[in-house]
Amino acid sequence: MSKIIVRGGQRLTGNVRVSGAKNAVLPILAATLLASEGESIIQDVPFLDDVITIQQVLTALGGKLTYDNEIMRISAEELTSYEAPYEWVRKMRASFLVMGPLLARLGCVRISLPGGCAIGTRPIDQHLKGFEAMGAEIVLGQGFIEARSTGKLRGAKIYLDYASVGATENIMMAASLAQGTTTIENAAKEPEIVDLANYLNAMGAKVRGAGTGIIRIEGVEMLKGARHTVIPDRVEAGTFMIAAAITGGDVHVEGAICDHLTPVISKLEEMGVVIEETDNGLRVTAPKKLKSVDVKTLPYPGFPTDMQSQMMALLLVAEGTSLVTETVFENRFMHVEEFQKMSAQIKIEGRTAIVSGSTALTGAKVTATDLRAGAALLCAGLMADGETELTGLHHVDRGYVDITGKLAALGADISRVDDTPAPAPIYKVLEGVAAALEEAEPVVLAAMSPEPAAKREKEVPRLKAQPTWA
Ligand SMILES: CC(=O)N[C@H]1[C@@H](OP(=O)(O)OP(=O)(O)OC[C@H]2O[C@@H](n3ccc(=O)[nH]c3=O)[C@H](O)[C@@H]2O)O[C@H](CO)[C@@H](O)[C@@H]1O
Ligand SMILES: C=C(OP(=O)(O)O)C(=O)O
Repeated sequence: MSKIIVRGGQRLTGNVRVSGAKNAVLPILAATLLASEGESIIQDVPFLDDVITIQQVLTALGGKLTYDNEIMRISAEELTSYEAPYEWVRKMRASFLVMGPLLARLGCVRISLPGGCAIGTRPIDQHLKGFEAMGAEIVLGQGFIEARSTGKLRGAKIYLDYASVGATENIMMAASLAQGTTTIENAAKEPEIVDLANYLNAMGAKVRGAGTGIIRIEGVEMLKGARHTVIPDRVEAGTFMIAAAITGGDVHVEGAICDHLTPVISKLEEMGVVIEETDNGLRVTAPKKLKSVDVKTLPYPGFPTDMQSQMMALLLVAEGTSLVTETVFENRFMHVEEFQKMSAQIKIEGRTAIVSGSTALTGAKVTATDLRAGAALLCAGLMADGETELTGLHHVDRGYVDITGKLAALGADISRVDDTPAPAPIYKVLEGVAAALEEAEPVVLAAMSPEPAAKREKEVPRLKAQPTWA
């Protein structure tokens, strides 16, 4: 089993470079499917397992890709399938973001239900509500969703019951090729939404208001590939800020954008951490003693749920008791049990964790229960007495580029032991699967349909380019 071993007690100092944002690059790569002409060149694409997964999805749909030196070139001129394969959608929830682009571009899509994951049930009702309002017919069955539209999608006024990041993105992408104007009310305001809107606009879309609660998208006839640089990952930046603070360190987080990190900066400052904006990032210096604070996760610009567990690690060593309330996901306290193995005293009452501070953390064998939990346990390990052994690295590899190497470069006593060799061989496996997919049988949309196959098949809009197997 692969593991990361960290021995606590080293003060972190130096410079760490933040990679491109996972949560920005995934929707942007999905959006490349909207371009019926030209190549997209996406820069600062982080080398993450999630990126490899979406790369496989795009390839299975007929996209032509190269990925080298953090630059991905994608041509989606000739799509060959309207089915997002189960093995990839199951692996990563964000694969579901290809639904909007495929529906808008091809008029039909078949995609497996992304399903719940450990942090919550994560329904997709708001995505589907948006597509239906735009005229799509949606059929659910046997773990799959099929959607189709007769002719183009139509612009609509869509009020989201919750400011869902994914639903806002999926609807924004679909609306870019719809007929007429779409208004998304109670839209998510995350920086990743703005980054996606910027890429769509570079492709020729007309998206206005991204970053506010009301987004207007005037549909256009067609979109072309475009060049775009992904924003730096605010969650990775925040994680290194916590790692610096927990060790009383002095770290420059290169690439971090202060505006994107306002709630994290504010809370750290309340605790006594000093944060200074620099020309190309921010500098974190921390005193030995920190004060407790209460934290409540909320949609942006509230405190991000993706920083909740890392913040909890820091609160464990602050003086006093802190309340951490999770309002975004209903099951995002699984790391509490792991922290308890490291001598933490935390009590959960409903959606609030009561965190006792001034903990003398002790090293232990712990498991990453989700991506951010893994990072949080590493942060705790940096301050723990003795050795902490973290497993469950498949979660961490989804969203952090070489976290072990980056922490080691800052002075942490940390190393990774891989059971199965890391990146290059994984590529080989994926290449094999991609080759197998190319050989795969064509999708029979009619199989899902309650109507006679012949009638249904006639209604399925034809792909612009015929599948290679046709
Ligand atoms: C790839 C990506 O960008 N992932 C991020 C995205 O996930 P994701 O886009 O899945 O998160 P959402 O904003 O959609 O989910 C937030 C809440 O809304 C609920 N909901 C969502 C959609 C829906 O149709 N119905 C519904 O009830 C979810 O169950 C959850 O409780 O935003 C989350 C919230 O900031 C982050 O934690 C994830 O890191
Ligand atoms: C929950 C997260 O990601 P995802 O939505 O991809 O599961 C995350 O990045 O912390």
